[in-house]
Amino acid sequence: MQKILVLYYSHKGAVEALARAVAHGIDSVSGAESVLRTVPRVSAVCEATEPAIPTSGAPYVTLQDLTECAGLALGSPVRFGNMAAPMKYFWDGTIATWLSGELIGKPAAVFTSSGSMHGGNESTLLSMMLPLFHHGMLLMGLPYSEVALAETQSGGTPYGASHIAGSNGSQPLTADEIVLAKQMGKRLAETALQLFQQR
Ligand SMILES: Cc1cc2nc3c(=O)[nH]c(=O)nc-3n(C[C@H](O)[C@H](O)[C@H](O)COP(=O)(O)O)c2cc1C
Repeated sequence: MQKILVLYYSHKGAVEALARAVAHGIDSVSGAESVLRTVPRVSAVCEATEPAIPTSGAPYVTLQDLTECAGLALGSPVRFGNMAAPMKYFWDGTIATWLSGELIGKPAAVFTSSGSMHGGNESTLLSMMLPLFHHGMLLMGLPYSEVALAETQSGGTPYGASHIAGSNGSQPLTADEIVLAKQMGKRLAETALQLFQQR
């Protein structure tokens, strides 16, 4: 069974909902299993710490999770058109993984949620790709053969799955957003299995 890491940060739950849809798509592929992980919040107050194990939701990611995965789906909310600081902070601490080249040649895909339609979905998706390129990962998007990509009235982009949560962040995922997130997970898992067999 090949593990596909679904690593996300979510403060209000929108990105977590998207992560679960991506995981659904991964788990629909025989031979692949999703592994959901998150990152702790960061604080400007150095003394403030989170418990080692989160009180709810997915466990915190470790560098071992990166070593063990055959592919990666990475999700973050839009924060001023960019990925959220806790996710950036995590990647800034992956120098040992980079030095050992453990992610080279593994496939990856990205997903996000924003408050507004044109509030930075695509720039955030692109920002999340940058550290993954440095790690040598093979970035995958969503092709327009996915009909929901042309029909969606909310989230979903060729750069990765996305969601528009609305100004108060409470809009549920639309049917098209769910389809695209699941398909992204499925395509990622299928590609990871094919690449793994060729090694
Ligand atoms: C500090 C901060 C910055 C944000 N920046 C943007 C932004 O640039 N564009 C946007 O559309 N939404 C922005 N939002 C809204 C969130 O991206 C949106 O509510 C998202 O769905 C939250 O995901 P979550 O529910 O997983 O935490 C921002 C929210 C916060 C708290």
